Amino acid sequence: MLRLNGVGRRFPNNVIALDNITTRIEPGAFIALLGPSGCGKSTLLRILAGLDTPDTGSLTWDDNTPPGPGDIGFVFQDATLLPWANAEANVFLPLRLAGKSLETARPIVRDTLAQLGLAGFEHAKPTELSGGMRMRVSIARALVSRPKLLLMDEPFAALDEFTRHRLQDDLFALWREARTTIVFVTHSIYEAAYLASRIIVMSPRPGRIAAELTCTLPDTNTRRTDPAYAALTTQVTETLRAVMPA
Ligand SMILES: Nc1ncnc2c1ncn2[C@@H]1O[C@H](COP(=O)(O)OP(=O)(O)OP(=O)(O)O)[C@@H](O)[C@H]1O
Repeated sequence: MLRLNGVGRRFPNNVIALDNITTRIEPGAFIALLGPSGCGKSTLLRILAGLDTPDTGSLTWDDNTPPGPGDIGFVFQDATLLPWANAEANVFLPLRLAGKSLETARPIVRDTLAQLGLAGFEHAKPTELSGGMRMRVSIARALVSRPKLLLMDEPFAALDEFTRHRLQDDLFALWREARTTIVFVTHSIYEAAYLASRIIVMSPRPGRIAAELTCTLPDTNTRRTDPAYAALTTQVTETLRAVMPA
């Protein structure tokens, strides 16, 4: 889908957030970006989204076709829903901005809400939903335009452990079904190991790629209990320990 060729980003205050990032994002991959606070994960995500531009290096999209409107979905740690609008209206928003009427879009909006386990909650306002459900609405809003690339910036970090596991399971099931390409920023070794087909481990600032680990766990939601999962989390922990300053 995309190649990053020596991407670097230095902010006007001379902070070098990213240095010489070279990697690829293959279609259908689930890539976890893992690294310590401040290593440039969010900056990299913003560059992928076209919200920021590199100072050095470049991005090369397949067929030299950069993504158009609706080709990229973005989910933040905060669900960022419109507080006055119900779940259906929140999920409809990207299609409304693309000029669609609710009548035309309602089937896909409802279908996407149902995919996220929210059938029956179409008319609920954000204040009537739990944190996990608000995040489900946020993911539905990102997926409603059927993006080619889904960017997720620590989406589950603020959720309790039980809700987080449920959302990880459901996101993993969705990805296995649709194979939407996902780049997922996380601080959690366990989350990265459970979800990703490849983990990019970043070093502390200036953010560089310290290691890339390809995951070969079974393609089922029972992978948390697989011995290979335990081995992978150990490998990732050791890789992170090696790049962290003493
Ligand atoms: N607009 C900006 N201007 C100046 N410095 C910035 C700007 N945005 C980010 N930075 C700095 O760049 C570095 C990388 O920030 P970034 O948010 O990408 O890191 P991160 O790995 O996502 O961090 P965290 O895990 O804490 O969210 C940090 O030191 C941050 O303070």
